[in-house]
Amino acid sequence: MEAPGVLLVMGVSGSGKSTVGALLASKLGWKFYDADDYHSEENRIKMAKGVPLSDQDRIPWLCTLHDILLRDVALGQPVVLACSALKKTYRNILIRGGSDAPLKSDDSAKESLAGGKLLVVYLCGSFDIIYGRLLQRKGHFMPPELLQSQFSILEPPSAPENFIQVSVDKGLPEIAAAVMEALK
Ligand SMILES: Nc1ncnc2c1ncn2[C@@H]1O[C@H](COP(=O)(O)OP(=O)(O)O)[C@@H](O)[C@H]1O
Ligand SMILES: O=C(O)[C@H](O)[C@@H](O)[C@H](O)[C@H](O)COP(=O)(O)O
Repeated sequence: MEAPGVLLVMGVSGSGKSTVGALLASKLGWKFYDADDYHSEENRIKMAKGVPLSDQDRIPWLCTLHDILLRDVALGQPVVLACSALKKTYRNILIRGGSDAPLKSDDSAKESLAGGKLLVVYLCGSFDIIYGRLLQRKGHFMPPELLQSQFSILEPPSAPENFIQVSVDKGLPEIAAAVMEALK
């Protein structure tokens, strides 16, 4: 596979996005962004109180992340982004930005992000396994009680999205190896 330039590691809270994303970035020598670090204070407080975010809460956050990806792609800097990206519309915003306007011919950075330069790594697993991991995780603002709301809105990637699916049941070395294999 031609190097995609952007790896989006997605899945529900506790599926391993941050852990797997950081590991892949380190193996590849790519820049790593954790979408958790870009939530507004309001969003963090809302989630910490056990209230799921709405589309309105998420859209500005996703637009900011899109801008970051575009900037790095334009500079030729490959990146790994760990982001829940639960719905297809959210992934579209990450790729194309918040506007539905058609791409302009001079907008080469946008075209390159939309043109298969982004590989989605979907970390899939059962509610029970992931809930167990959230119960063990310490020092994170996201309460395990929000996991059901994440599964409720989850839209796993499907064709024509450019994606691979990896089970969270696997150990970290095996997950990383599966992604590295897909990148060959
Ligand atoms: N493949 C795995 N096997 C076992 N534990 C894992 C695996 N991936 C992640 N974990 C652990 O599960 C917890 C949640 O992982 P994390 O990376 O924080 O998930 P997310 O970023 O998706 O919320 C962490 O304690 C992490 O160490
Ligand atoms: O869209 C959302 O509701 C949030 O982004 C959520 O999906 C994300 O999971 C939190 O940021 C918690 O962070 P962790 O995924 O690392 O638990």
